[in-house]
Formats: sequence, C-alpha cells, structure tokens
Amino acid sequence: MIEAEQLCKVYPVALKDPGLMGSVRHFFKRRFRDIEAVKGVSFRIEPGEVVGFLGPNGAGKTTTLKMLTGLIRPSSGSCRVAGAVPFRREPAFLNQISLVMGQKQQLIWDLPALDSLRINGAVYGISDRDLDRRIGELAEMLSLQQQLRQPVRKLSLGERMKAELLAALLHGPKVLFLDEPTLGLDVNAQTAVREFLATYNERYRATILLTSHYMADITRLCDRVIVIHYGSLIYDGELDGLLDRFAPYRQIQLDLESPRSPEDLSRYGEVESCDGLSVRLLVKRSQLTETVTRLLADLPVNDLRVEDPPVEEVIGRVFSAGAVA
Ligand SMILES: Nc1ncnc2c1ncn2[C@@H]1O[C@H](COP(=O)(O)OP(=O)(O)OP(=O)(O)O)[C@@H](O)[C@H]1O
Repeated sequence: MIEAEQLCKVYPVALKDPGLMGSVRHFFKRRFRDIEAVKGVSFRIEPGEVVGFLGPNGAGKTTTLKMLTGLIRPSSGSCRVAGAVPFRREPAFLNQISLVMGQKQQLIWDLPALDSLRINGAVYGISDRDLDRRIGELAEMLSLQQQLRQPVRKLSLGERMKAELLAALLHGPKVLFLDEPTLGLDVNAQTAVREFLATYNERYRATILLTSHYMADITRLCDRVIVIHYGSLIYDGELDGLLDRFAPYRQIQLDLESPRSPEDLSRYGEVESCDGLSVRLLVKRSQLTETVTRLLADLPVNDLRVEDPPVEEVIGRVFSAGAVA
C-alpha cells in the first residue's frame, strides 16, 4: 500500500546575515545552503498495517509524510501509495488518502463542524444520504454527536481533534497519514483518539502511518515501527524487537529493612538511585537471575520488583545510538 524507494529530500535554504547590510547583500548576492532532510529512505507497508514512524525532532518524519501525500516532490528516489505516484495528485489517489496534522486544522473556526463536513462532502462528491450515514457512524465512534453543531472555536482541544479526524475520514480513505494526532491533548483525550484509531483500523482495515512523541500511542497501536534519525532509516521492524535490542538492562526496585550505601550496592549493578531504604538498580538482562539471588541472600530485603525501563527511555537510547537494524 505504501512503498518508498531511496526517498530523498533536499531543501535549499537561503543564508542571510542579520541587519540591513545583510539584507542588502542578500538582495544582490544570494547564498544558499542545502539541508538534506531525508536521505535515501526505503520501506514497504502492507494493506491494513499500522506502523509507527519515530524519530527525534528534525529527523525528517513530516518531510517524508509530505512526500508520501504528494505535498512536496522528492529530490530523488520514488514512492507509490495505493498504486499511485503521490506528487501527481490525481483525484483517484486523493480519494484514497488522508493526512491529519496535529498542529494544523482544516475545519473552519467560526462555523459549526457540521458545516465544514458538508463542504468536505461536496468536495469529495459524496451524496447527502451517504454523507449523513458516514457522519453519524463516525460521530458515534468518536462520541461527538452533540458537539458537531457548535462553532469549532467553542470546542475543547480534544473535541476539535476528534472533529478533525471525522473530517479526514469522511471519504473513507484507505491510507491514513497521522502526524502527531494526540499532540497537546490531555490524557483522556489522548486515550479516546488512540482507541478510536484502533477501532477504525480494525473495522475498515485502513493502512495507518503514524508519528507521535507519545509512546503510549505507539505501544497501543503499532506492532511495527520505523525509526529515522538525521534523515536516514535506522530501524524497521517489530516494536518488541527494538525494545529487546535497545533495552539490555532491567530495573530492580528494592525496599530494604536497613540502609546500605551506594558504594555497597554498586557490586550488584549500576545504582540509579538510593535514598537509604529505597534503591533502584540497573542490571544486565543476562545477569538478572543471579543478581536477584545474591541480593536476597546478602541483604535484608523487604520487597523486590523487576521492571523494564520506560519505552521513552529505550527509544531515546535508539536515537542516540543511531544504529542500523
Ligand atoms: N520547508 C523547509 N525548508 C527548509 N528546511 C526544512 C523545511 N521543512 C523542514 N526542514 C528541515 O528539514 C529537517 C527535517 O524536518 P521535519 O519537519 O521533516 O522533521 P520531523 O522529524 O518531522 O521533526 P519534528 O518531530 O520536530 O516535527 C529539519 O532540519 C528541518 O529544519
């Protein structure tokens, strides 16, 4: 459904010195610098897959999404989405895709969302009957029936994002590109959007490529993740595989009956924190059983818990390692 082959994007950026003299010089002699935002990225996504697209700020995620949706042309390489070349922006292609950007909105601020939805319906040539049915179906899935009659500016951020999703899905796209769909939402609204996307994918088998800085979105929705860093692909595979590979440590949380010094504890593993009775140790996965046995034998342990480090931390480690899968 989505194929990218050695996709590259170079942005020429004008260089201008500050101040009036800088502007004058720039007027007569323009200088440019090339920014390689995406450098030879290749991947393939099958119909119905939900794939997380991860990378630190400036990695090239939005640029890649813009190329896949035909908003910008690749500098080199090629891509196909739903069998079409995105940059040609043919109606048959546009009818099959949707792009939702968390920080951009398409609904008209002063009108009720329902009016914007009717405009979208007309743009996509959806009959009134089909449009009403589709709005009803999606509004029910999003629990948004009441709010559609209010001006968009009066909706909460979460309600607005739900209405944006409704607008983006009116024409029943087969491929959905989501750029930070839960950005800035509170925890409840994030969960609602996430659950809606999971149900939508299950019900309609839509293919979804999703970027998000919230790991809960990724762990709930995506089995597979693609990670890019400085414009290059550094991992494409199962989320679990990524965690196994980049989380070789496990965390042991200890409650002790009598305090021990960090120096004492360092022979069991890396001491992450130690405030007397409560201790957090990092231990290599391969040495976990042996270390737990030693801790229980040597120390007055009241309670012991073994935990995986948070996914955010693991992904952070992947970014800084910049390793290729
Ligand atoms: N229109 C543009 N002109 C020049 N440079 C650009 C343009 N758009 C993006 N860039 C640069 O390309 C690089 C990749 O940007 P992009 O927005 O694709 O990253 P991103 O992974 O989506 O980041 P974020 O997570 O912060 O949204 C950045 O260095 C950015 O400054």
